[in-house]
Amino acid sequence: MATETKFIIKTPCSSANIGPGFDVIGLALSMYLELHVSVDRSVSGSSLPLNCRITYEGEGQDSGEISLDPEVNLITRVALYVLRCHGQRSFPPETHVHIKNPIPLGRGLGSSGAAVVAGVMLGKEVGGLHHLSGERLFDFCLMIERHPDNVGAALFGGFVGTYLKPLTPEDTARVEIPLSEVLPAPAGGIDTGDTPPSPPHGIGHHIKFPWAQEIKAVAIIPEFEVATAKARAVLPASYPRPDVTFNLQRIALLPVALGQSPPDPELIYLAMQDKLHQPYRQTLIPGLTEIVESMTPATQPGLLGVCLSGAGPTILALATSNFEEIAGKIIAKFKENDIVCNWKVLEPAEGTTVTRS
Ligand SMILES: Nc1ncnc2c1ncn2[C@@H]1O[C@H](COP(=O)(O)OP(=O)(O)O)[C@@H](O)[C@H]1O
Ligand SMILES: N[C@@H](CCOP(=O)(O)O)C(=O)O
Repeated sequence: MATETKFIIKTPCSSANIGPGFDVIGLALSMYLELHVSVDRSVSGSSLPLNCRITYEGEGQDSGEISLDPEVNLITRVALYVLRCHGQRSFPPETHVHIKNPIPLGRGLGSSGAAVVAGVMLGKEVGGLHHLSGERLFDFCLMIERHPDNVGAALFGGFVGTYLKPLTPEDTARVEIPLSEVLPAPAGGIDTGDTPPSPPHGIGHHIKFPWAQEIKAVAIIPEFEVATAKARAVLPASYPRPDVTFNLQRIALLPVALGQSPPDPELIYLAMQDKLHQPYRQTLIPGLTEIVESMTPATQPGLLGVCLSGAGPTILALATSNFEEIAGKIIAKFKENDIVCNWKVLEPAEGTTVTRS
């Protein structure tokens, strides 16, 4: 019997909100986090911490932002959470996880959502937890990243609407458990033996929307990071009723507008307007309001609409043609604020896959 197993987990990046769908809508896009995993069960008495060795290539490789300690790295910490909820204290001996990550960190393209989804899938695969359904994996993801839009898109793929089920007061309390108890802080290699809180069943749900195949996503990615936590901290605790109504009116249009072929630029532009998060995030992203207000289908052929991608600072322009020209105009506007950008044309992507070799 073969003692070494190898597999690859592939998880897409994602753009959340798409304008008015704050914490609701997510779009999986064609840039992928990959975990190349091997488990060699012939090794007995592994000296590796938690039986796991991590190697990393990609974004943040030289900055040291991504830890190679399995107790600290977000992906392996999440996998350990899944394993420990199922009575397994560590990885099987000997596990090697090679992470290939082209998703820029802290830019609003769901790098942490992809890491959480890939980590949950890693826990399932190395733990032999084949009974865990996609919906159950979503529960585990939501115990860690609590807004469902990025993880829903990264797990299930495509253009999705996500929503949370009303829970019993007891289950609500479990979902609100501080993250430090779900993912305990590294204990310096000491296993406390505690079993973390398992997620309640059926926390989150998703629905797939159609996407017109002519529509591509141009991501304009500034060379600075905005941590999602920081971009959530600038949002108000309550909103004026007209602003809420404004977003509700647009969210009712958005999935229909983006599914129609041929796309209607005027309708999509209107449907992508937001008053609940973008205006507040302008304080962290110089030029944001000007970019969103100045780029319209009337003045820019091929453009359908512009929004902040997730919590930013990336700008997402949906378009059918003239991608380079559209990106160039947005890059020029950022440049007025001394901000340098990269850009990419992305397409809707399928969700997380596991391929065995
Ligand atoms: N592939 C990865 N491996 C480990 N940690 C990651 C990975 N991708 C993202 N992270 C963690 O997530 C953080 C970025 O998360 P966040 O602020 O939510 O931004 P984003 O918009 O990119 O999701 C990174 O600083 C890092 O700590
Ligand atoms: N709905 C969330 C989405 C955050 O996405 P990210 O890619 O920036 O992590 C929000 O707007 O805060």
